[in-house]
Amino acid sequence: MVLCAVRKQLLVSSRCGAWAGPLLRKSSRIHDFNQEEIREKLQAFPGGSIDLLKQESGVAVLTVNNPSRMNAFSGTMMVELEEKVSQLESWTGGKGLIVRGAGGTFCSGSDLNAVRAISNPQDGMKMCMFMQNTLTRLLRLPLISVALVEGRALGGGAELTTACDFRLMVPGSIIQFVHKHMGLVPGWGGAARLVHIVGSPSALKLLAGAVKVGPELSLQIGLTDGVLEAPQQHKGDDTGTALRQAEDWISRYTTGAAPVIQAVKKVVLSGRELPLYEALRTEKDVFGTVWGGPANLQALASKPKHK
Ligand SMILES: CC[C@@H](C(=O)O)C(=O)SCCNC(=O)CCNC(=O)[C@H](O)C(C)(C)COP(=O)(O)OP(=O)(O)OC[C@H]1O[C@@H](n2cnc3c(N)ncnc32)[C@H](O)[C@@H]1OP(=O)(O)O
Repeated sequence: MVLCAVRKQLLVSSRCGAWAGPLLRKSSRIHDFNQEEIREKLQAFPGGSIDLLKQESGVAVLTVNNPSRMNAFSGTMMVELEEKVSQLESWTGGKGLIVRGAGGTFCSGSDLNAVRAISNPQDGMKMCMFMQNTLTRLLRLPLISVALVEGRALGGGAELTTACDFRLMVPGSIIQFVHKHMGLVPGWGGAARLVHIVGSPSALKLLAGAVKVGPELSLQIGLTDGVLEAPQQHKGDDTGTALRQAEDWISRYTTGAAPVIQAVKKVVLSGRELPLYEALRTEKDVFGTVWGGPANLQALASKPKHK
């Protein structure tokens, strides 16, 4: 089904002769469901917020903000996340995204109060489809994304980390797919993405053992792309904070013109998600959007030497 949606989107893209936007638009979602009906249901569980800060640098910071509940996702936060992803999909100057939690911890999954209230299978499935679609769109943003894990990323919070291209952890932080302990499996797409990231044997161990993954193990199995230094607050500036360290880390990939960085993400995304034949067509289309573009002409005029 995912493939069908992607293929559909790509057909549109190649007909236009150019990349037509994110692979998965709202009109070609993975699941067909009444988004408005779910949105309304989720609005009944308020609390917290999802904050988006788009910066001049082209790197946005998305903060899961519900610290009194260890940044658990209330219903309104699920709705806000979808809205913020929509805003990022149309951010032409965007290059990167850092996803983090407020108050020194990442996210403890769904708000258990909401989960208890919608524990019937029908509502659970609807919430699952809503979050799967949102997180799929998050991963498919034409931005280079990184989850900054401080404190704990549990359950749905662990799943959220897999919806980013990269993960960074601070010392002492934990990623844990606690689903088995809750009598569940991931439903926000976290299992499928985890297999892509660490391979099926490691994914099986992490899910079946509900393993607490610290930075060292995480690096070993390829779940994490970097371990930051223990955050320190220096006198009068924020250079030692985890967020600043994450901004430094991501800058090596986001330096350059936005259309070029976005094009890089698009070709990698199509290579990851599409059969080779279709990925090659997409690569050609994306190439066409940057060939002869301002960054390309400027580079040619400067007679570069890549020493
Ligand atoms: C599994 C699938 C999935 C889904 O598909 O929906 C989910 O995500 S279900 C949720 C999975 N997450 C959990 O089960 C987390 C349970 N909580 C904990 O394990 C601990 O609270 C903690 C996160 C390890 C933090 O422990 P600690 O540092 O000791 O703090 P407290 O326990 O005192 O927590 C502070 C405060 O936060 C509330 N809290 C934490 N997580 C949640 C949550 N997911 N939903 C609602 N509330 C949460 C906790 O109850 C405390 O509140 P007060 O008791 O009112 O102070």
